[in-house]
Order: sequence, then structure tokens, then C-alpha cells
Amino acid sequence: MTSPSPVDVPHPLGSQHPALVVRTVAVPTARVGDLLALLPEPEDAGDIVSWVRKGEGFVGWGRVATFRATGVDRFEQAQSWWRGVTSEAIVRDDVDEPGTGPIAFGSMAYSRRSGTESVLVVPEVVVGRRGDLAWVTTTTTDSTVPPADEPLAAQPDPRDPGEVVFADRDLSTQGWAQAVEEAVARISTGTLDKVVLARAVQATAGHRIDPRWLLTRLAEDYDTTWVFAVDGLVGATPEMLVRLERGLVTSRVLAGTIRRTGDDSHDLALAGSLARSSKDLEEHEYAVRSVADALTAHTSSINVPETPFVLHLNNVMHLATDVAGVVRDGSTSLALAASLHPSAAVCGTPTMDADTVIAELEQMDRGRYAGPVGWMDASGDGEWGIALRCGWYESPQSLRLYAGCGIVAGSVAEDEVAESVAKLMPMRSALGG
Ligand SMILES: C=C(O[C@@H]1C=C(C(=O)O)C=C[C@H]1O)C(=O)O
Repeated sequence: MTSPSPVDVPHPLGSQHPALVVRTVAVPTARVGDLLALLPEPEDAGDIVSWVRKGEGFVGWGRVATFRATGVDRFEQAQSWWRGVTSEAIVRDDVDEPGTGPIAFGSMAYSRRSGTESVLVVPEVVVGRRGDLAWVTTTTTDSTVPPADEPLAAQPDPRDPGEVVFADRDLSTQGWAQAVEEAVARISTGTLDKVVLARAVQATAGHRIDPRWLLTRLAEDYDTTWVFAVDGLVGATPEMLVRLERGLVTSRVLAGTIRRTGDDSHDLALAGSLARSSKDLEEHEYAVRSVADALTAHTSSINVPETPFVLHLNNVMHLATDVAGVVRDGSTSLALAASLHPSAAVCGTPTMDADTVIAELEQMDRGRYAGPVGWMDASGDGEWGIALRCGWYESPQSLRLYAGCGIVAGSVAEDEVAESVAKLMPMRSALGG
């Protein structure tokens, strides 16, 4: 990559990639303030991006380039498109940190069979913040006019979505409970150890659902999660599938869940029982194994703690393990996400058996729910969470919400229904329900 003046922009005749002109400048953190407050009201909910946790991360708006793909090779296709785009980009980056310079935000479909497209988006403006650093990246193509020096101003508060009604989708609650019972029966008779079954709920609002309304409320109520929006998928995930930064890879694995009661001392006792529950520890171990095995193939050393800790969220507590390693084969964060996906936290063990049972019993297309969602820079560094606790815009006034639960031999359908309701809570309350 070079840094010529804007007049040197090449016209890549015959190229499938737009030639991007990318400029990152440092800005004082005081000028940035609250990242989410900077987002302008989008015409279409899919036209803003967010990846924010504890006030750090990115927001972005406008679209300079979008890539879409379906099928078994969707990750490879996305990877090769981004390689092409970044190799032709003209970059001037004054900050030179992970996430500065060219950046794409992605949301990948869960299944190779899905009709939903996986997507990478390059926004026109990205504002990033990390510790004491803040920056603005503006991206144009040779045919677009560079945005004027972005006025970083907090936008007027988003409007509420009015009254929201919720309804089961695909399967009724009872139908889903039967699917859970069927999964337990298959686990007790066959080779399947664990399967994650998900359900969907339709949320329909009185008027337009402004994604900024959801993001702001999710960030307030779930401050240890990554609050994301990419191409119309909006949510707050507590699970980091893979983070890659200068060769160091980390993954936060979650599996094993208990609902919170709202009474702190009771919740503390529940956290203790979660940490000792053999059903949850078994469910967790499958998920950690699947991640550790997939990462081992790419790392020279890997650290897998022996016992999980309990991660407290406002609605639920999870067994959690942070896995870390040093990448030895130059894999990008998206390539690592591809080899980790689907982990047993969202699919099951063995993977192929669980995959077959999911397709048969869930009776729905997960779309981009439970797929990797996140960002990647030109070096391949990035963060990919698992798209959980989220909703997908089916129309400006309606979202499809998802929640899934890991089923093992000791699972009880009624408890799993309650767990799925707890996992739907973040989006329901963000909608005002
Ligand atoms: C599948 C979901 O969550 C996953 C399943 C969990 C479980 O079964 O205990 C816990 C965390 C996630 O890995 C979801 O939230 O939809």
C-alpha cells in the first residue's frame, strides 16, 4: 500500500474490487465522546455499523463497498474479496493501530445451507476509540466525493419504536419444547452428545425501529457485551469467538447458563451452583474442546484454563473460559473464525451429527444469528463475536429475535424454554417490551 495524493487514484480496469481511498486521522477523545451518540439516523437500518464495548470500539455509517456471498465457501469468498480490496487500496493512516486504515465489518450466515447472504461492509466513515486514542477513518472510491472533515457531533436522541408485540415464529413454544425433548431422546440413544437448539420470536413495532434506540439501550444494560450492528443484524453478544491482534489470538467460550433472579445474594448462590453443575460443566467442556481443537491447528502454543469462571450478565450467568494462543500460520481473524465456526457453543458435539439434528428439529433458517459478526482490518487483525442476543430486520418495523440453548443428556425441556426466554430478554427490553 502506498500513500500518493488523491489525484493518483488508479482505475482498476477489469478489477472486481472498488479502488478504495482510505484516510485515518487521530482526533482528541474529548471530541468523540460517546461513540453510539455519533451515529446519524440511517435511512435503512442496515446502513450503520457498531462494534462497541465499554465505550470502546467502532461506529460507522455510509457504505462504500459491500460484499455478499452464500454457501460453503462464503468465508473464503469474503476473505479473498477483502484481500483484493485492501491490496488495491490507497491508504494514508496516521494512527497505525489495529482497526485503523481499511476496515470491513462482517456478519456471516450460520449455515452453509442458509439462503441468507453473508456480508462484509466498508463504511464511508468509521469513528474508532481505544483507551486514550480516537480516530476517524474516511473511505471513498475513485467515483465518490470524499466527505468533508467529519463534524463529530452527538446526534438528536433516537425515537422509541412505539408499542411492540411479540409472537412465536416457525415453532410455537410448545413445539420447540417438544423439539428439545426429541433432542434429549436422540442424545440418550445415539452418538450425539450435545446439540444447541434455537427458536425465533417476531417483534413488530408500532413504528420504525431505529437501530440506534436498540444499541443505546443494549449498551446501557449489558456493558460487558459487544454491542453490534452490521447490515441489519443488531444485538449485544457476550461471546467472543476470536480476537486476533498482532499474532495473539484469544477466544471467550460461553456455554452453561443459569437465569438471574435480580436478588444479588440469591444470584451469588446460583453462580456457585452453576460452577458445580455437572450438566453445565459437561455442556461447557464440549464448547471449550471444540474451540481449543480448532485453534491448536493454527497456533504454536495455546493456553486453556482448567476450570471456567462465571460471567455475570443482567439477565443470565454463563460458565466462561478465555482461551489464548500464538498464531503460527499467518491466518487472518476471519480465517480463524471460519475454522472455529460452528463451535459447540452454538452447534453441538459431534459437529456433523448436531448440524443434522439442528436442520431437522429447528425447522428454520438461522440466517446470520449464531454466525460470526465483527470486523477485520487490512492486516487481518480483528474481532469476531458470535451473533447472539440479537435481532434481524425483516422490515423497518419488525425484527426476528433468536435464542438458543445447549441440550445435553440431563436437559429438561421446561428449563430450556425458561432459559431461552431469559436469552431473549436483552432484545425484548431494548425494544421496550
Ligand atoms: C445459543 C445461545 O447462547 C449460547 C448457548 C449457551 C448455553 O446453552 O448455555 C450459552 C452461551 C452461548 O454460547 C444464544 O444466546 O442464543
